[in-house]
Amino acid sequence: MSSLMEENMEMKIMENSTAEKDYVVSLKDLNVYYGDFHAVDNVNLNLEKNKVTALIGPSGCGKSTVLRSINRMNELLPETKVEGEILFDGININQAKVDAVAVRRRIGMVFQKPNPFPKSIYENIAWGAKINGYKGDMDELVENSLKKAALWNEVKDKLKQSAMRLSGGQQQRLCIARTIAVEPEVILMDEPASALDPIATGRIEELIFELKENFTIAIVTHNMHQAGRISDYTAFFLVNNDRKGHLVEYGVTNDLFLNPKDKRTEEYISGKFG
Ligand SMILES: Nc1ncnc2c1ncn2[C@@H]1O[C@H](COP(=O)(O)OP(=O)(O)OP(=O)(O)O)[C@@H](O)[C@H]1O
Repeated sequence: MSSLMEENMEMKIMENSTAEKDYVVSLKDLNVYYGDFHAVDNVNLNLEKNKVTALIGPSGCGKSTVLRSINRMNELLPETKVEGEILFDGININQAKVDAVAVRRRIGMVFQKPNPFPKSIYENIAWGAKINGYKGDMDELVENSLKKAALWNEVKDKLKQSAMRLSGGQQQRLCIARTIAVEPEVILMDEPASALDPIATGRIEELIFELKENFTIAIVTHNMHQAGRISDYTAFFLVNNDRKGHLVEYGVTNDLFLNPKDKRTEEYISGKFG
Protein backbone atom coordinates (compact mmCIF):
# COMPACT_ATOMS: atom_id res chain seq x y z
CA MET A 1 0.00 0.00 0.00
CA SER A 2 1.39 3.43 -0.90
CA SER A 3 2.02 6.07 1.77
CA LEU A 4 -0.69 8.16 0.08
CA MET A 5 -3.21 5.41 0.73
CA GLU A 6 -2.00 4.89 4.32
CA GLU A 7 -2.48 8.59 4.95
CA ASN A 8 -6.00 8.32 3.60
CA MET A 9 -6.77 5.41 5.93
CA GLU A 10 -5.82 7.63 8.87
CA MET A 11 -7.92 10.47 7.48
CA LYS A 12 -10.87 8.12 7.14
CA ILE A 13 -10.64 7.16 10.81
CA MET A 14 -10.51 10.82 11.83
CA GLU A 15 -13.52 11.61 9.62
CA ASN A 16 -15.65 9.25 11.61
CA SER A 17 -15.96 11.88 14.27
CA THR A 18 -16.83 14.73 11.91
CA ALA A 19 -20.48 15.72 12.20
CA GLU A 20 -20.99 18.42 9.52
CA LYS A 21 -20.96 17.07 5.97
CA ASP A 22 -20.85 19.01 2.72
CA TYR A 23 -22.96 17.07 0.22
CA VAL A 24 -22.57 17.92 -3.46
CA VAL A 25 -25.18 15.38 -4.60
CA SER A 26 -28.13 14.02 -2.64
CA LEU A 27 -30.47 11.41 -4.05
CA LYS A 28 -33.90 11.55 -2.41
CA ASP A 29 -36.30 8.65 -2.90
CA LEU A 30 -34.77 7.74 -6.26
CA ASN A 31 -36.80 5.21 -8.26
CA VAL A 32 -35.82 4.08 -11.74
CA TYR A 33 -37.98 2.10 -14.17
CA TYR A 34 -37.01 0.48 -17.46
CA GLY A 35 -40.45 0.23 -19.07
CA ASP A 36 -42.52 -1.75 -16.55
CA PHE A 37 -39.49 -3.04 -14.71
CA HIS A 38 -38.83 -1.27 -11.41
CA ALA A 39 -35.02 -1.48 -11.33
CA VAL A 40 -34.14 0.86 -8.45
CA ASP A 41 -36.34 1.18 -5.39
CA ASN A 42 -36.33 4.28 -3.24
CA VAL A 43 -32.64 5.02 -2.91
CA ASN A 44 -31.43 7.82 -0.65
CA LEU A 45 -27.73 8.52 -0.97
CA ASN A 46 -25.33 11.45 -0.57
CA LEU A 47 -22.02 12.22 -2.23
CA GLU A 48 -19.79 14.24 0.04
CA LYS A 49 -17.56 16.93 -1.43
CA ASN A 50 -14.00 15.85 -2.25
CA LYS A 51 -14.65 12.30 -1.16
CA VAL A 52 -14.85 9.01 -3.00
CA THR A 53 -18.09 7.07 -2.60
CA ALA A 54 -18.03 3.45 -3.79
CA LEU A 55 -21.20 1.68 -4.95
CA ILE A 56 -20.87 -2.06 -4.42
CA GLY A 57 -23.16 -5.09 -4.63
CA PRO A 58 -23.83 -8.15 -6.76
CA SER A 59 -24.56 -7.99 -10.47
CA GLY A 60 -27.91 -6.45 -11.41
CA CYS A 61 -28.61 -4.65 -8.13
CA GLY A 62 -28.81 -1.25 -9.82
CA LYS A 63 -25.40 0.29 -9.14
CA SER A 64 -24.87 1.53 -12.70
CA THR A 65 -28.49 2.64 -12.93
CA VAL A 66 -28.09 4.78 -9.81
CA LEU A 67 -24.79 6.16 -11.10
CA ARG A 68 -26.26 7.03 -14.51
CA SER A 69 -29.18 8.79 -12.83
CA ILE A 70 -26.85 11.26 -11.15
CA ASN A 71 -25.99 12.98 -14.44
CA ARG A 72 -29.24 12.07 -16.19
CA MET A 73 -27.66 9.56 -18.54
CA ASN A 74 -30.52 7.11 -17.99
CA GLU A 75 -32.91 9.29 -19.91
CA LEU A 76 -30.87 8.59 -23.04
CA LEU A 77 -32.11 4.99 -22.80
CA PRO A 78 -35.57 4.33 -24.25
CA GLU A 79 -38.58 3.95 -21.92
CA THR A 80 -36.64 4.86 -18.82
CA LYS A 81 -38.33 6.79 -16.02
CA VAL A 82 -36.43 8.37 -13.14
CA GLU A 83 -38.45 9.56 -10.16
CA GLY A 84 -37.32 11.37 -7.04
CA GLU A 85 -35.04 14.28 -6.39
CA ILE A 86 -31.43 14.50 -7.51
CA LEU A 87 -30.12 17.49 -5.62
CA PHE A 88 -26.94 18.93 -7.09
CA ASP A 89 -25.61 21.91 -5.20
CA GLY A 90 -29.06 22.07 -3.63
CA ILE A 91 -31.02 22.19 -6.92
CA ASN A 92 -33.21 19.33 -8.10
CA ILE A 93 -31.71 18.53 -11.50
CA ASN A 94 -34.25 15.77 -12.19
CA GLN A 95 -36.61 18.18 -13.89
CA ALA A 96 -37.32 18.63 -17.61
CA LYS A 97 -36.62 22.37 -17.33
CA VAL A 98 -33.03 21.67 -16.22
CA ASP A 99 -30.69 21.30 -19.21
CA ALA A 100 -29.32 17.75 -19.07
CA VAL A 101 -26.35 18.61 -21.29
CA ALA A 102 -25.31 21.35 -18.86
CA VAL A 103 -25.70 18.86 -16.01
CA ARG A 104 -23.37 16.41 -17.76
CA ARG A 105 -20.78 19.13 -18.19
CA ARG A 106 -20.67 19.58 -14.41
CA ILE A 107 -21.08 15.90 -13.59
CA GLY A 108 -18.72 13.97 -15.87
CA MET A 109 -18.59 10.25 -16.46
CA VAL A 110 -15.91 7.64 -17.13
CA PHE A 111 -17.06 4.27 -18.44
CA GLN A 112 -15.99 0.67 -17.94
CA LYS A 113 -14.43 0.36 -21.35
CA PRO A 114 -12.09 3.17 -22.36
CA ASN A 115 -13.81 5.01 -25.21
CA PRO A 116 -11.40 7.56 -26.71
CA PHE A 117 -12.45 9.26 -29.94
CA PRO A 118 -10.61 7.98 -33.03
CA LYS A 119 -8.68 11.22 -33.11
CA SER A 120 -5.33 12.45 -31.80
CA ILE A 121 -4.51 12.50 -28.11
CA TYR A 122 -4.60 16.31 -28.26
CA GLU A 123 -7.99 16.42 -29.99
CA ASN A 124 -9.48 14.01 -27.47
CA ILE A 125 -8.83 16.55 -24.72
CA ALA A 126 -9.49 19.73 -26.69
CA TRP A 127 -12.81 18.56 -28.18
CA GLY A 128 -15.07 19.07 -25.15
CA ALA A 129 -13.47 22.40 -24.30
CA LYS A 130 -13.95 23.62 -27.90
CA ILE A 131 -17.62 22.62 -27.88
CA ASN A 132 -18.05 24.52 -24.62
CA GLY A 133 -16.53 27.61 -26.21
CA TYR A 134 -13.32 27.53 -24.17
CA LYS A 135 -11.43 30.79 -24.80
CA GLY A 136 -8.22 30.10 -22.86
CA ASP A 137 -4.91 28.63 -24.01
CA MET A 138 -5.78 25.21 -25.42
CA ASP A 139 -2.22 23.85 -25.27
CA GLU A 140 -2.13 24.69 -21.58
CA LEU A 141 -5.51 23.06 -20.96
CA VAL A 142 -4.42 19.87 -22.76
CA GLU A 143 -1.16 19.75 -20.81
CA ASN A 144 -2.78 20.40 -17.44
CA SER A 145 -5.55 17.88 -18.01
CA LEU A 146 -3.05 15.20 -19.02
CA LYS A 147 -0.91 16.03 -15.99
CA LYS A 148 -3.87 15.75 -13.64
CA ALA A 149 -4.69 12.38 -15.19
CA ALA A 150 -1.07 11.24 -14.68
CA LEU A 151 -0.57 10.69 -18.40
CA TRP A 152 1.45 13.71 -19.53
CA ASN A 153 4.91 12.18 -19.21
CA GLU A 154 3.92 9.19 -21.32
CA VAL A 155 2.31 11.16 -24.16
CA LYS A 156 3.88 14.64 -24.22
CA ASP A 157 6.01 13.77 -27.27
CA LYS A 158 3.18 12.21 -29.27
CA LEU A 159 0.16 14.44 -28.82
CA LYS A 160 -0.64 14.24 -32.55
CA GLN A 161 -0.69 10.44 -32.47
CA SER A 162 -4.02 8.62 -32.58
CA ALA A 163 -5.45 7.90 -29.13
CA MET A 164 -6.35 4.44 -30.43
CA ARG A 165 -2.64 3.50 -30.34
CA LEU A 166 -2.42 3.94 -26.56
CA SER A 167 -2.62 0.95 -24.21
CA GLY A 168 -5.94 0.22 -22.47
CA GLY A 169 -4.73 1.79 -19.21
CA GLN A 170 -3.42 4.86 -21.02
CA GLN A 171 -6.70 5.16 -22.93
CA GLN A 172 -8.63 5.10 -19.66
CA ARG A 173 -6.41 7.83 -18.20
CA LEU A 174 -6.96 9.79 -21.42
CA CYS A 175 -10.71 9.45 -20.93
CA ILE A 176 -10.27 10.73 -17.38
CA ALA A 177 -8.19 13.65 -18.72
CA ARG A 178 -10.96 14.38 -21.26
CA THR A 179 -13.52 14.41 -18.45
CA ILE A 180 -11.37 16.69 -16.28
CA ALA A 181 -10.74 19.12 -19.15
CA VAL A 182 -14.27 20.51 -18.99
CA GLU A 183 -13.80 21.09 -15.25
CA PRO A 184 -16.70 19.14 -13.78
CA GLU A 185 -17.41 19.16 -10.06
CA VAL A 186 -18.34 15.51 -9.87
CA ILE A 187 -16.84 12.50 -11.68
CA LEU A 188 -18.89 9.32 -11.97
CA MET A 189 -16.87 6.19 -12.71
CA ASP A 190 -18.53 2.95 -13.79
CA GLU A 191 -16.01 0.18 -13.09
CA PRO A 192 -13.22 2.24 -14.66
CA ALA A 193 -10.52 -0.37 -14.07
CA SER A 194 -12.36 -3.61 -14.72
CA ALA A 195 -10.98 -3.94 -18.25
CA LEU A 196 -7.39 -3.25 -17.14
CA ASP A 197 -4.46 -5.33 -15.91
CA PRO A 198 -3.34 -5.04 -12.26
CA ILE A 199 -0.61 -2.47 -12.97
CA ALA A 200 -2.91 -0.20 -14.96
CA THR A 201 -5.59 -0.71 -12.28
CA GLY A 202 -3.13 0.41 -9.60
CA ARG A 203 -2.40 3.58 -11.55
CA ILE A 204 -6.10 4.37 -11.88
CA GLU A 205 -6.57 3.81 -8.14
CA GLU A 206 -3.67 6.15 -7.32
CA LEU A 207 -5.14 8.66 -9.73
CA ILE A 208 -8.56 8.54 -8.09
CA PHE A 209 -6.81 9.37 -4.83
CA GLU A 210 -5.20 12.43 -6.33
CA LEU A 211 -8.35 13.55 -8.13
CA LYS A 212 -10.49 13.75 -5.04
CA GLU A 213 -8.54 16.80 -3.97
CA ASN A 214 -10.36 18.67 -6.74
CA PHE A 215 -13.41 16.56 -7.51
CA THR A 216 -16.18 14.63 -5.82
CA ILE A 217 -16.16 11.03 -7.06
CA ALA A 218 -18.65 8.18 -7.16
CA ILE A 219 -17.35 4.83 -8.38
CA VAL A 220 -19.11 1.57 -9.17
CA THR A 221 -16.84 -1.37 -8.53
CA HIS A 222 -17.21 -5.13 -8.31
CA ASN A 223 -13.90 -5.31 -6.56
CA MET A 224 -14.41 -5.02 -2.82
CA HIS A 225 -10.69 -4.71 -2.15
CA GLN A 226 -10.65 -1.78 -4.51
CA ALA A 227 -13.62 -0.17 -2.73
CA GLY A 228 -11.78 -0.66 0.57
CA ARG A 229 -8.58 0.87 -0.78
CA ILE A 230 -9.89 3.93 -2.55
CA SER A 231 -13.21 5.01 -1.09
CA ASP A 232 -14.15 7.14 1.90
CA TYR A 233 -17.77 5.99 1.88
CA THR A 234 -19.38 2.82 0.62
CA ALA A 235 -22.96 2.13 -0.42
CA PHE A 236 -23.99 -1.54 -0.54
CA PHE A 237 -26.87 -2.50 -2.85
CA LEU A 238 -28.89 -5.70 -3.23
CA VAL A 239 -31.92 -6.92 -5.15
CA ASN A 240 -35.15 -7.85 -3.36
CA ASN A 241 -37.08 -11.02 -4.16
CA ASP A 242 -39.05 -8.90 -6.63
CA ARG A 243 -35.73 -7.98 -8.38
CA LYS A 244 -35.81 -4.32 -7.35
CA GLY A 245 -32.38 -2.94 -6.51
CA HIS A 246 -32.16 -1.08 -3.22
CA LEU A 247 -29.59 0.38 -0.85
CA VAL A 248 -28.94 -1.90 2.11
CA GLU A 249 -26.27 0.03 3.95
CA TYR A 250 -24.23 3.19 3.54
CA GLY A 251 -21.42 4.44 5.71
CA VAL A 252 -17.77 5.25 6.20
CA THR A 253 -15.90 2.56 4.27
CA ASN A 254 -13.86 1.33 7.24
CA ASP A 255 -17.01 0.96 9.37
CA LEU A 256 -18.96 -0.79 6.68
CA PHE A 257 -16.18 -3.28 6.02
CA LEU A 258 -15.07 -3.86 9.59
CA ASN A 259 -18.34 -3.47 11.40
CA PRO A 260 -21.31 -3.83 9.05
CA LYS A 261 -24.70 -3.11 10.57
CA ASP A 262 -26.68 -5.40 8.28
CA LYS A 263 -26.12 -9.15 8.21
CA ARG A 264 -26.44 -9.17 4.41
CA THR A 265 -23.58 -6.67 4.12
CA GLU A 266 -21.42 -8.88 6.29
CA GLU A 267 -22.27 -11.94 4.21
CA TYR A 268 -21.50 -10.14 0.98
CA ILE A 269 -18.19 -8.66 2.05
CA SER A 270 -17.09 -11.95 3.56
CA GLY A 271 -17.75 -13.58 0.19
CA LYS A 272 -20.73 -15.72 1.22
CA PHE A 273 -22.61 -14.64 -1.92
CA GLY A 274 -22.25 -12.31 -4.87
N1 LIG B 1 -31.25 -0.33 -20.58
C1 LIG B 1 -31.87 -1.21 -19.82
N2 LIG B 1 -33.08 -1.71 -20.16
C2 LIG B 1 -33.75 -2.58 -19.39
N3 LIG B 1 -33.27 -3.07 -18.22
C3 LIG B 1 -32.07 -2.62 -17.82
C4 LIG B 1 -31.31 -1.68 -18.58
N4 LIG B 1 -30.16 -1.44 -17.93
C5 LIG B 1 -30.19 -2.19 -16.80
N5 LIG B 1 -31.33 -2.89 -16.74
C6 LIG B 1 -31.74 -3.81 -15.66
O1 LIG B 1 -31.78 -3.08 -14.45
C7 LIG B 1 -31.24 -3.84 -13.38
C8 LIG B 1 -30.06 -3.08 -12.78
O2 LIG B 1 -29.03 -3.04 -13.75
P1 LIG B 1 -27.64 -2.28 -13.47
O3 LIG B 1 -26.82 -2.40 -14.71
O4 LIG B 1 -27.92 -0.94 -12.94
O5 LIG B 1 -27.04 -3.18 -12.30
P2 LIG B 1 -25.56 -3.26 -11.76
O6 LIG B 1 -25.67 -3.47 -10.30
O7 LIG B 1 -24.78 -2.09 -12.22
O8 LIG B 1 -25.06 -4.58 -12.47
P3 LIG B 1 -23.58 -5.02 -12.92
O9 LIG B 1 -22.78 -5.07 -11.67
O10 LIG B 1 -23.79 -6.38 -13.52
O11 LIG B 1 -23.10 -4.01 -13.91
C9 LIG B 1 -30.86 -5.19 -13.96
O12 LIG B 1 -31.92 -6.10 -13.73
C10 LIG B 1 -30.71 -4.90 -15.45
O13 LIG B 1 -31.02 -6.04 -16.22
